[in-house]
Amino acid sequence: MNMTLTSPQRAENIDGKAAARRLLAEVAAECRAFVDQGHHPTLAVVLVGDDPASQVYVRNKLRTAEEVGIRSLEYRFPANLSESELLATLDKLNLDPLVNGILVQLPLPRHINEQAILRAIDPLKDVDGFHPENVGGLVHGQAVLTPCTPAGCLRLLQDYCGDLSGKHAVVVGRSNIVGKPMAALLLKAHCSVTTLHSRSQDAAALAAQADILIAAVGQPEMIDASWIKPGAVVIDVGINRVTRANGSSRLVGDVDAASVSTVAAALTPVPGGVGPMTIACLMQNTLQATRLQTASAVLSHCG
Ligand SMILES: Nc1nc(=O)c2c([nH]1)NC[C@@H]1CN(c3ccc(C(=O)N[C@@H](CCC(=O)O)C(=O)O)cc3)C=[N+]21
Ligand SMILES: [Mg+2]
Repeated sequence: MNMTLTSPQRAENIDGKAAARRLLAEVAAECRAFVDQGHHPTLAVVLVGDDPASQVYVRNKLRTAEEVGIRSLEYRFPANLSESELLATLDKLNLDPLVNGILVQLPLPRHINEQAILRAIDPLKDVDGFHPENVGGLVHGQAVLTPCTPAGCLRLLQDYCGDLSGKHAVVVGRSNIVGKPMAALLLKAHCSVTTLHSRSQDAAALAAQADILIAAVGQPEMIDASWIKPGAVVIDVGINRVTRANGSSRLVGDVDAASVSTVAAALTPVPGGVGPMTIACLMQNTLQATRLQTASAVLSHCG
């Protein structure tokens, strides 16, 4: 019996960096148009405390804003900032006509109520799309500001798969900032959607029926080939820093890439996949917020 040992199929790499560059080029062009009309899109980023990962992400956001021509304002506060002081800062930013987007980097120190802070941001300036009004609008299929990571994942899927109508997508993870809005966006793209609790008994068996799997569970390398239908497209939202035996640390996703890439048709790398798209979609949201505000300013001016 001749056993032709074919090398296991390698999943195609879905290049988030290249996709982000394409989106950022569109954003930069639109930003120039706003500046030519005399309005400089402006993003305010608020960071409370000194969480190292948050410092990296905020630095990426501010650097990318500068690259595309968005003016960024950075507000850094010590971890002992009171909730009322943070609310007072948000009131000022909400009322400032020169500020178009407001982002409060999560997580916040435990003594601050995150929901109260997110609800205090003007929904029209909520470039994270976390405000309940924007979440409700998303579920109702309205054109509202949408969370950056799910929006980035959807864009990667549409770039790779084209029309998603009728595809079966599984979302592993139910967080407010990824899992839940991801499911809403996939429904809006006419997918059949299964949202899985990662620890439910038959999670892997259910996941292995899907054409698309989104891993957003926050467990390093948990999703292996047993969760994947051969030929499925896998989007890895995970961003876990793990330490090697020799003490050095590396970034891994929620997907066991070595295992999954022998069965999946395509997979996003970590880093270099969803992360850059998250940042690019934040820039796109800042322009969308600018568009919404300049449009409503014109309407109110016309009376
Ligand atoms: N209000 C708020 N909005 C957020 O959107 C938000 C947040 N808080 N808190 C944390 C999560 C996480 N997040 C990432 C952003 C960029 C990368 C990113 O640039 N990742 C790079 C690697 C960066 C690195 O080297 O660590 C990559 O995957 O290629 C990752 C994760 C946004 N988040
Ligand atoms: Mg495993």
